[in-house]
Amino acid sequence: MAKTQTPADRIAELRQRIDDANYRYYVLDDPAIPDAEFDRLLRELQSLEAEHPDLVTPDSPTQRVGIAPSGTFAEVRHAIPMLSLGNAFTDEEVADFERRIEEKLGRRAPKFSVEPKLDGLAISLRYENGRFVQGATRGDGATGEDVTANLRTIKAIPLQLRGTGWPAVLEVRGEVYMPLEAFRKYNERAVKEGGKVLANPRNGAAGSLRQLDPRITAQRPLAFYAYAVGIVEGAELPPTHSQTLAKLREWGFPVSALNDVVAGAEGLLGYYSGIGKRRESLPFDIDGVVYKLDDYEGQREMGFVSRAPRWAIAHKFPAQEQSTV
Ligand SMILES: NC(=O)n1nc(-c2ccco2)nc1N
Repeated sequence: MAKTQTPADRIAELRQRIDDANYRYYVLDDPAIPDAEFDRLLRELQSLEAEHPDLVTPDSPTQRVGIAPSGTFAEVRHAIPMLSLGNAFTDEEVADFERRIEEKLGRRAPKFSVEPKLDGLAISLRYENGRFVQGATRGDGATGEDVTANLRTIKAIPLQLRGTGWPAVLEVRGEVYMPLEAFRKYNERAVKEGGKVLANPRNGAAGSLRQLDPRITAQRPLAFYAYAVGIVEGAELPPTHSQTLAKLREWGFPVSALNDVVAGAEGLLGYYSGIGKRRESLPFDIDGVVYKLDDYEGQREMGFVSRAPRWAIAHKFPAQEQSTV
């Protein structure tokens, strides 16, 4: 600690440097400092906070791993239901999807936000005044389980939003997943040390997130990508989904660099085949791609069929042989 710096100043500086390191590592995929330096900063912060417990706040990076388990998960109602997407399996079904939108909106070749379809666990994160306050699983789309304590342990999920202009209440939806390399390393160690071997990355993510004890979740290599918003109160979002995703990245959420914006059925199918060619080399499991009409006005006009939107579908790949142990 510099001579002139008070403990409070040093704590604030350490938090800023740790949050910046997390943002660069998980959001910009451009690490600034080596892991050893990151761990040193965190250790210094932990010992300073131990000396000054009155200076600890919930958004401190030291507060990610929670206390002992509660016993069960509380229920959380999703005020805006978490959608289930209709599926397309053939190019014709994609062409039909796109044509229905052209006809209903009276537009030629509308713009779509296109995204890889991560094969993990869908969750919803609630932020109030920029601070992470609650997180829940999708459940049946209307009601999920409160897994806030477990989500706090995932360093890719910001405890405090960055930047400016975020709404007073913001709900972000996305996928918790287990990167393939981290999955393999985890299992190698588990086999060596007699720990729990995970069957596949998807079950690994689901099982880790539904642990009653956050200290177990904290030991699992989980990651997160944001791909939608739910409740928004106190600020206007941009008029399109892709611009909203750019805002989420600014505010500290990882958003897939594989996302794109394309036009018409040709653009959709071009994206699908492009991702299909890269699928085997991606660092995470996907089971398709997702096409979303990009402008929110058009989404509102298209509406939903029961819980599935008319403005979005998943285009699935043939089943891939599962990553085995
Ligand atoms: N699983 C996945 O990667 N998803 N899921 C959606 C989705 C589901 C409902 C609305 O959007 N979007 C993406 N990229």
